[in-house]
Amino acid sequence: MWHSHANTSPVVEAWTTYRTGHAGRWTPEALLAAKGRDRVSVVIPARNEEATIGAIVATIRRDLVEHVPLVDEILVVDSRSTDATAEVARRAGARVVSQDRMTRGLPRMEGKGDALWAGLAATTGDLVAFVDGDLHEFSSHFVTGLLGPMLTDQSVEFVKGFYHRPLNGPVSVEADGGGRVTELAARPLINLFFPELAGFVQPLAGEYAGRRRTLERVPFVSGYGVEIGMLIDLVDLVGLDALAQVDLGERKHRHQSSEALGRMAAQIMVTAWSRMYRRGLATEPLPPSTLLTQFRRGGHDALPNLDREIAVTETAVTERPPLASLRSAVAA
Ligand SMILES: O=c1ccn([C@@H]2O[C@H](COP(=O)(O)OP(=O)(O)O)[C@@H](O)[C@H]2O)c(=O)[nH]1
Ligand SMILES: O=C(O)[C@@H](COP(=O)(O)O)O[C@H]1O[C@H](CO)[C@@H](O)[C@H](O)[C@H]1O
Repeated sequence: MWHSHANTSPVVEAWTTYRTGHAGRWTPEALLAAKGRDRVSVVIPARNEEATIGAIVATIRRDLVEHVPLVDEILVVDSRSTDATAEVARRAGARVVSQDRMTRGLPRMEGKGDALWAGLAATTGDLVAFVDGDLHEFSSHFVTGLLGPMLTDQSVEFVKGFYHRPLNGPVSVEADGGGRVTELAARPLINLFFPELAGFVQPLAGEYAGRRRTLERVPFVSGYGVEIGMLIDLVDLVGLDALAQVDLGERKHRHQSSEALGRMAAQIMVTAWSRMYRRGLATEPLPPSTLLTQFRRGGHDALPNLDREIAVTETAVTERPPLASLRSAVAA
């Protein structure tokens, strides 16, 4: 049953109409003309992505460095990979830095958010596009679509991609089954507690781009809290009208298990809680617990009455401070 549009906030409806574009609207040549003196960096966080990272880097290099020099640097952040990710990425033409080398001397942090922060620190582009490294059938319109709104409209500070997300099961593909954490956790959380962001079709999408001057003014939440944390921090910093989204068509990527997505959802909820505290909607900075207990069928440590193994995970998140604050501290 479709609910009437009446229950969509007029602000969100206007924003969704006015600040939503389509990747096909901008050709690499048109963006090169619009680019002027701006430099463009692409950052790809990659943990054990040897199977997909090469094609993604090669496609960006072929279309957007060699054919049309729109992208000035392609950086892959090796996020503690134990496979040949770094070598495959280098061979495909990317610069590769290790997350841990970029953050040496700082407290150790975990996960994707830390890798992205390291990538921002290791690049110099005025515009920075982030693309996940586990994408299948990657096309360079993912990058031109993210850059289009900012290269043609100075009032846009940040662009989030959205797409249809098929879920590739073992025997069949569910056309819109992907984005499970988005549909079951992030979207309800956003609509109930951060409703001004309800117009984002894919709030957790790993493909997004921003102006460095803005990206360096927000913290990067560690782990999988980085995307929801960034959206909330950006709307507070620059306002909804400076944010945009762009239709990238369809996205296929490697799917994690439900158990792994449960841990991801918990990190997203802890991040949302911390932003609710900052907005005065929660009385404590941390929820009552940040431990997640999950039950795993069988296992060598199965408990007698449960016939299941108990897996307990710490889902608290930390965050890297805005890069600009570190720079000013170092400069002082
Ligand atoms: O500690 C981490 C976890 C993930 N990733 C990368 O972040 C992207 C998205 O992560 P993942 O695929 O695990 O999330 P999903 O797409 O399944 O939600 C991928 O390129 C991962 O290699 C990373 O660099 N470091
Ligand atoms: O959207 C989601 O539900 C999750 C899982 O996607 P799938 O159910 O495996 O398609 O993936 C997103 O969340 C991650 C955490 O924020 C991001 O890093 C991923 O890029 C994004 O795809």
